[in-house]
Amino acid sequence: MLATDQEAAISTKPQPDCLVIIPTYNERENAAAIIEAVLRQPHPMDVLIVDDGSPDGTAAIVREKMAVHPGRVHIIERSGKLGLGTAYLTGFEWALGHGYEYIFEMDADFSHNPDDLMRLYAACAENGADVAVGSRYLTGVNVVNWPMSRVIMSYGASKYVRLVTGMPVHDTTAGFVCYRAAVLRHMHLDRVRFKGYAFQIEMKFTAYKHGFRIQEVPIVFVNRVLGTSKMSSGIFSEAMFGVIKLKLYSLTHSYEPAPQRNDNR
Ligand SMILES: Nc1nc2c(ncn2[C@@H]2O[C@H](COP(=O)(O)OP(=O)(O)O[C@H]3O[C@H](CO)[C@@H](O)[C@H](O)[C@@H]3O)[C@@H](O)[C@H]2O)c(=O)[nH]1
Repeated sequence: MLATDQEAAISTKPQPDCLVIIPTYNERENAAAIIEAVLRQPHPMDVLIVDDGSPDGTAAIVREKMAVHPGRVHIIERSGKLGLGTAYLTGFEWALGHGYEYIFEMDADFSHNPDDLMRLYAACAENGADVAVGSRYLTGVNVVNWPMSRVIMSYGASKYVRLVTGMPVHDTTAGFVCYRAAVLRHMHLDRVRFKGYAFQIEMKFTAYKHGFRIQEVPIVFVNRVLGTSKMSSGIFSEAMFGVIKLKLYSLTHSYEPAPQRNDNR
């Protein structure tokens, strides 16, 4: 096939309705494999990597995959480590601008099994959820290979957030999520204030306060095998104090109700 024929074939193929956003910071060991794993899903899904100038050359690996899968893999390169939350916000804006209907968050390191993407998709596309959360704590504690201290911290944090906010979600800090585009369009993303894992809490709490339907899908979270976690004590304390700020804010502000859906799902 000539290059021009190839380009024509690509441009006439309909764009998938799903986009998986993967933030990366020093994920060279995982980047190529996680992209391939998303593209292998039975329902077509595109990938957007938001890389924060990873010194380990993650972006170069992503660009190789972009050449192999033209039009299916995208990258936004930022100049430095600006945090998980702003990486997703940048990705959400891009996704909305490009017309995707189902927009996913997923880690790069295989802690989230890419084969579970289809279960999150089904929760939104078939079972009526506006937000589907891959949940470690819906049925007990489904975390493999984390040190006990990290399990206790994460589980305790989720319980604490639930208690303070009253939000009926078991895994409030989960980073494996599918949003319908309508949720992100409705949520005033310019007002999201947290950068680290508190961002995950803020997104779920705000969606809940707007009245969107949040459904948890049980998953097993497996600690990464390659690369290192970027969790820090600063990120942890932002989450702990941030929850109180979120709750206080919610007591003095109103949340515009989610628009009615008329698709009967
Ligand atoms: N672009 C960008 N990506 C980042 C940054 N910090 C982390 N990431 C990327 O965000 C993903 C998650 O980061 P990890 O450092 O692997 O997270 P974790 O410690 O395993 O945390 C897990 O638990 C958290 C709390 O429960 C979850 O909120 C989080 O999503 C994740 O599942 C990875 O793909 C990582 O490369 C950043 O500043 N910028």
